[in-house]
Amino acid sequence: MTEQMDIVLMNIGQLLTMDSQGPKKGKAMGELEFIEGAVLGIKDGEIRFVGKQEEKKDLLAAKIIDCERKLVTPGLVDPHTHAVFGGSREHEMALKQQGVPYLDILKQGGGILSTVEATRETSEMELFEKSTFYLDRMLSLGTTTAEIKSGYGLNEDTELKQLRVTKKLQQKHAMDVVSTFLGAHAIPPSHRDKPDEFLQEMVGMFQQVKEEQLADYVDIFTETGVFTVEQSKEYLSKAKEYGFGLKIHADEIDPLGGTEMAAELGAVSADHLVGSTDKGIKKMAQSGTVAVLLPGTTFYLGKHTYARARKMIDEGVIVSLATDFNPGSSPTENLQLIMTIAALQLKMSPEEIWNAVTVNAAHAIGKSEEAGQIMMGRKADVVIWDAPNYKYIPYHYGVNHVNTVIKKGRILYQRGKIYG
Ligand SMILES: N=CN[C@@H](CCC(=O)O)C(=O)O
Ligand SMILES: [Zn+2]
Repeated sequence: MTEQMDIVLMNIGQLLTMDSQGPKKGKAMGELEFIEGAVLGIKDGEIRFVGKQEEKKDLLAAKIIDCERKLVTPGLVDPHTHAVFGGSREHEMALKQQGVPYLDILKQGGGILSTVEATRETSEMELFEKSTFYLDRMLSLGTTTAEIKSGYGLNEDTELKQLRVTKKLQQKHAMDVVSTFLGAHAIPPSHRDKPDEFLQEMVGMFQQVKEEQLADYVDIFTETGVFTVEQSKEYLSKAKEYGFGLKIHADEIDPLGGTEMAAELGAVSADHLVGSTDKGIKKMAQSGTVAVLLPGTTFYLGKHTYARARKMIDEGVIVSLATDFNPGSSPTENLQLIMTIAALQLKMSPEEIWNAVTVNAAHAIGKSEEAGQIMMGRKADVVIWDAPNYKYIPYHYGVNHVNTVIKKGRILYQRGKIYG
């Protein structure tokens, strides 16, 4: 019997389905589910057929795309970004070149704090337009779901402004967006000697953030000169009481014990983890807290010690990857580039990398049921790549390999033509 679809992708070289029950860990992270010579049927924004070419010769569609044996995958999931911010920080490049450490720039009122100033001065409308531009770019690079954190307000007005921009993006942008409240991102100059008072103010926002459904997660930057493990524990415990999921910027620069804390609190994810101890890694494996690794940040901060992804995978931690897109420590929307850095610096295999940017990344932001897999009945978030196989993406670096992005069954991006 013939079946009518809206779009059929035929002649797919490799179709990564990422079929799995739950996130991947341990040995399973090195295994990838894919179909060679596949066909994919999309109707009403959903995946309606996944299978071998020869199984289904009778699919009819308004649009048939010949994939010419290219790679087709689920849309990428970016589980850690700071994509709503004012200004930019290109002036910090010279400081970086002089070797001024990231935390010193922050201590001198620069870094995060200079973006806070710019974000406070930028209107909600302007922030929305700026972030729309960044999300459009992410989409063109193959990302169809992303998390966005606040944290460049550090006062009630601007934190709410950022969160409202994110909510508007959730409503208006084609991309699926998950919102995280990161009011505890730095200590503002107004509270330099009163960090506890500042945290109390941020706790004071929990009720409103919850009621207006402005965020699903609460995050904190646990770091030397920012918030201690004790302060973070107290803050996150309160967030938990309000029903927020927990995320933590943990052990990015100094190994303070944020990894252990994340596991103990049952955080959904702990992010960065460059300085995680053996004990912390073991605890993460036991708790099921996802490690969101951000190797683009380590690269961009000019550091040579990266998160111990191999150890984490061997110990059974659920490992995922993100851009950490932000104006200071990782100004890139490009997850493809992160995949290359993960291969070269984290020594992750291509299979592990693909699991990390799809199924595991979706799990890190509570989207396991919706994103990161190509399965019957799922939303049709699909990328056609100008690549012969999945190993090619981390290998050929620094360019955009995306040919076509389909989001919820709609073609939203196609590689542009050059008229010569
Ligand atoms: N480390 C803390 N926060 C961000 C950086 C923010 C910034 O530098 O503006 C991060 O995840 O890397
Ligand atoms: Zn971050």
